[in-house]
Amino acid sequence: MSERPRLTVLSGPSGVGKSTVVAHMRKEHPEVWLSVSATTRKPRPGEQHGVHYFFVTDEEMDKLIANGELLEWAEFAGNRYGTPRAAVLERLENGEPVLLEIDLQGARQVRESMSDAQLVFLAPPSWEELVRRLTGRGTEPPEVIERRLEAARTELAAEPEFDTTLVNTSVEDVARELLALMDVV
Ligand SMILES: Nc1nc2c(ncn2[C@@H]2O[C@H](COP(=O)(O)OP(=O)(O)O)[C@@H](O)[C@H]2O)c(=O)[nH]1
Ligand SMILES: Nc1ncnc2c1ncn2[C@@H]1O[C@H](COP(=O)(O)OP(=O)(O)O)[C@@H](O)[C@H]1O
Repeated sequence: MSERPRLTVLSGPSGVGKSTVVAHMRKEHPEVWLSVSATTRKPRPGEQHGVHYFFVTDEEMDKLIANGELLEWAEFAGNRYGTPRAAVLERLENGEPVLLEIDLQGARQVRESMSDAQLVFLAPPSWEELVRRLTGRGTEPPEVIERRLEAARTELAAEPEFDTTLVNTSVEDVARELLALMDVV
């Protein structure tokens, strides 16, 4: 491991497999610290407060933003999401490998505020496969899927802004590549 791990940002369109890859990676390497974001989105079945997200009200999100408590934040498909700043900085100070799973707008903000962060883009093998995964997950109604696919077109076009692209064909392969990029293995 290098002496000071860099902050790593993983972005990519909704449904590409970010959560799946990260969960796979952390099963074997729990030392990779994943930031838990605050969101105004409602929990999906099985999602736990403080584990998957901190589920907050609009008013609570307003306060987090006003008090400067977020490292970055963005509105995505009708909900707001943000990264609590203090926990990230603390983990980096401790020398732990830190991962953020955030959208394109958030990745751009991190690039501005933390110039040594590495930005990783997770791409689908094809547009058709992305649609299949997002639809197949079965967690969103059709109009929300539409909105996310619209955002996906913008996100895919921004791929050249990232330091590295990983194509999510095999979860195992991508997890291994991400660990290597983070100097964990
Ligand atoms: N900017 C920003 N984006 C976030 C944050 N947390 C999650 N996101 C992104 O918000 C988008 C929607 O997340 P979510 O509703 O969980 O849907 P999913 O990624 O399709 O499972 C995804 O692109 C996430 O990476 C955050 O703290 N900041
Ligand atoms: N490499 C892969 N091959 C096939 N299906 C995958 C792959 N990675 C993820 N998936 C599936 O795609 C869907 C979306 O994955 P998810 O991790 O929820 O995406 P994201 O977090 O990027 O929104 C899930 O049903 C997941 O099981």
